[in-house]
Amino acid sequence: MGLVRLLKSQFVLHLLIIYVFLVSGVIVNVLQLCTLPLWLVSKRFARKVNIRLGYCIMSQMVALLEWWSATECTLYTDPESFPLYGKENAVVVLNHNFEIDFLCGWTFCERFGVLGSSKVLAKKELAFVPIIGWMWYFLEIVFCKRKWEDDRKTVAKSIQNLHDYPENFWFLLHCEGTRFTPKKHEISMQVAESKGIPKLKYHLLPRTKGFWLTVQNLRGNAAAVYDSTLNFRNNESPTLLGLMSGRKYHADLYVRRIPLDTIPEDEAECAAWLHKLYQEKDSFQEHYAQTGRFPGPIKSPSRRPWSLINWLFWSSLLLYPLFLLFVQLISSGSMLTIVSSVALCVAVSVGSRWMIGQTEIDRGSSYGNKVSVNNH
Ligand SMILES: CC/C=C\C/C=C\C/C=C\C/C=C\C/C=C\C/C=C\CCC(=O)SCCNC(=O)CCNC(=O)[C@H](O)C(C)(C)COP(=O)(O)OP(=O)(O)OC[C@H]1O[C@@H](n2cnc3c(N)ncnc32)[C@H](O)[C@@H]1OP(=O)(O)O
Ligand SMILES: CCCCCCCCCCCCCCCC(=O)OC[C@@H](O)COP(=O)(O)O
Repeated sequence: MGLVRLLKSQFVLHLLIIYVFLVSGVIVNVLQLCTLPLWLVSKRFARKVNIRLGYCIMSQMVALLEWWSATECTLYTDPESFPLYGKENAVVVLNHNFEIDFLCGWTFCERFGVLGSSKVLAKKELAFVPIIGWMWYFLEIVFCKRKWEDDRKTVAKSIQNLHDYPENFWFLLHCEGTRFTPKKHEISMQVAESKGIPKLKYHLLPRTKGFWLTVQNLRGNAAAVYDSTLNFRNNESPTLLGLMSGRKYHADLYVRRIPLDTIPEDEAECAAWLHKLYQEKDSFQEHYAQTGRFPGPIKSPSRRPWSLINWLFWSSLLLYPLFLLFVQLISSGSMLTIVSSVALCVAVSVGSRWMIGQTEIDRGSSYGNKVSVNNH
């Protein structure tokens, strides 16, 4: 193991990374709170400010992937579509197999300049994750309960609100609704069989209602659907803790641009269209398993320095006072102060471990573990 690799694996460094993330995150959340009166004066300006504040948080995690772990992200796409990425609103349909797929998504957002304005249809539980969830509230992220009876109105309304959004955004949809596990796969293939839909090998059966609702409500606002299929080389199973330890992964993303107005408006036809899309995605994954690459040419955007600059800025701002505090603590010699500081560190470690746990598939929800039925 090289010296740099050894350094990156040190727990104390991970604690420092988490400290910078948490403290800067709370500062940004407070600043976001301060923008509340601004929304009454100029919604457009308030949104633009929040896009930049959100960037300060999200890009730290992107920097962890791009600069700390030096993970490589390769984009397979056609050169005609490439110039449009980042220059239009789009719905992104992405498979949901990996613990850091959200972070790879953010990385591509960063490279195409839409990180601060990126959107997602996220499960409600994520709204309560400190810093990220609170930040999302101000970024108008769309949350769902994964209960169609409740979601059909609230989701449609939240998406409609994006019609006058002042910057280009990508709206991410994990149509599978939950992360892939062998058990969830087995159940969803039973559903596929009962509906006479061809079985999928690498994906769960997509939930079609959220996709239909999103496309219908973004007509005239978003120009295209970016069908995106993600995989990692050498059967890697990347994790956030792995990234923090400086482990380098190799992500491959295959993106096809599909004009949104070619997608059927009728709900049943739209559902059939999505099922067909997932069968195609499955064939791309099969191609990847066989050949180690996706079809089509590579046109990768390179990483930009901004996420690193932002990270260095917050680190230099927050690590110096921590150092002073540490020196003061030691020189005070007070046992009570030292013990309470250690207790605070332990509490923060446990709290941040819980946050990281939100990304872990083993700690995932039971959604999709049984067949759900809608009463409609
Ligand atoms: C150039 C570069 C391009 C791209 C770069 C890539 C990405 C960058 C883009 C943006 C990045 C932005 C942000 C990223 C940051 C963070 C994101 C992190 C995570 C958040 C993700 C999540 O939280 S995923 C979970 C929430 N989201 C969803 O669930 C969306 C999908 N779900 C739906 O659409 C649902 O329909 C619903 C939620 C709207 C409603 O849920 P409900 O459960 O009520 O579902 P359904 O009505 O769909 O269910 C009933 C139907 O399903 C059938 N059924 C029943 N059981 C099962 C089963 N086990 N499996 C499959 N299907 C089942 C049932 O028969 C019903 O069928 P119908 O025919 O009646 O529909
Ligand atoms: C600089 C880095 C410091 C890192 C500190 C820790 C930050 C933790 C951030 C938590 C972000 C949470 C995003 C998780 C996205 C996700 O993948 O959610 C899962 C859902 O889709 C589906 O859930 P499920 O049904 O359980 O599979």
